[in-house]
Amino acid sequence: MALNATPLAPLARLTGVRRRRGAVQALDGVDLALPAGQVTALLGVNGAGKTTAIEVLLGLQPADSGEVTLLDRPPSDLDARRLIGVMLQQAQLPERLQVGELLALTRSWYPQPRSVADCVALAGLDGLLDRRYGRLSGGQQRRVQFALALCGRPKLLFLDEPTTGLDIGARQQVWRAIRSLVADGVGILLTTHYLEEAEALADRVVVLDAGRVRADGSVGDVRAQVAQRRICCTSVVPAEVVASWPGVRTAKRIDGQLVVMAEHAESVLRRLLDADPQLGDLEVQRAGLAEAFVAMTAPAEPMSDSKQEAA
Ligand SMILES: Nc1ncnc2c1ncn2[C@@H]1O[C@H](COP(=O)(O)OP(=O)(O)OP(=O)(O)O)[C@@H](O)[C@H]1O
Repeated sequence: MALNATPLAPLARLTGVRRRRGAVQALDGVDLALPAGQVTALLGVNGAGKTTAIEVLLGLQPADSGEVTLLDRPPSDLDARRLIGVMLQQAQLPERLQVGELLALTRSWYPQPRSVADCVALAGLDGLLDRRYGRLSGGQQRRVQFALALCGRPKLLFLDEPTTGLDIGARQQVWRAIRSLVADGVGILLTTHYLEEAEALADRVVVLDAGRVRADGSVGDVRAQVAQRRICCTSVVPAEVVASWPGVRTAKRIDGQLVVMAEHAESVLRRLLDADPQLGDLEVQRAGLAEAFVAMTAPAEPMSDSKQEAA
């Protein structure tokens, strides 16, 4: 069968995958499908299992149980590997080679590589081709690694924290490149600790927590799973008082404003208005992806005495 013969079939898939690392169940029955033409953001706190999931998909470590397919093949299959691009968190590249030499070498492994000019434009490598890799800054090295990941014209691209350490301009360059690759039908698995990056780029968000999938859906779906609202206002009511009210997750004073994260915005608002008729500059917003993520992955807090009394 031709590789990835069915256009709608996922490019890669984990089904019920379990993987133990030492004493830790790093993946505990994970299902994950990566479609073409979409960015799937894999999110999770440190140690949640993201890198393990990527390494199992890439055949760099085996699954203890469950099924793994990469372009309809086992991940060790060479033909499948030629159709993917990978940018891991750590890359060991020969420091003495010039960027142009590294690019030429990597392009030579692929049957239909992207042109050098396209790689330079997509990864923002202008003026770097003659420089030795080992003499580049960390951010410049990261951009070279990005160029190497996409130079083989991959159908599926694995980007493990690609923008960590990049300045704002370089990060926006990578975002533009990701959008253009996806518009051409490339499937991308992205891990990031920048939630605004997932919010800006991801068609789908998968939240891993202690080796299990905690949420899987669009950014909107994931935000909606957490019924939190963000209330901002100017008020004389002390933040510590509001923090003890039922339904309130956090209350802080930020730049003179009272900022409250609450599950029952209406009751908290009523109480706020009763306590402070002069309250002003009121804004109520749905929680962002960052707040939803924190709510999903934070360890359960013991209830404070004031909350126990109020409950
Ligand atoms: N070689 C190893 N030996 C023992 N435990 C390991 C090993 N590699 C990973 N682990 C454990 O497996 C779990 C998942 O690790 P993993 O690197 O997949 O997390 P992650 O979500 O990628 O984290 P980060 O955001 O820090 O990169 C962690 O608890 C980690 O300590």
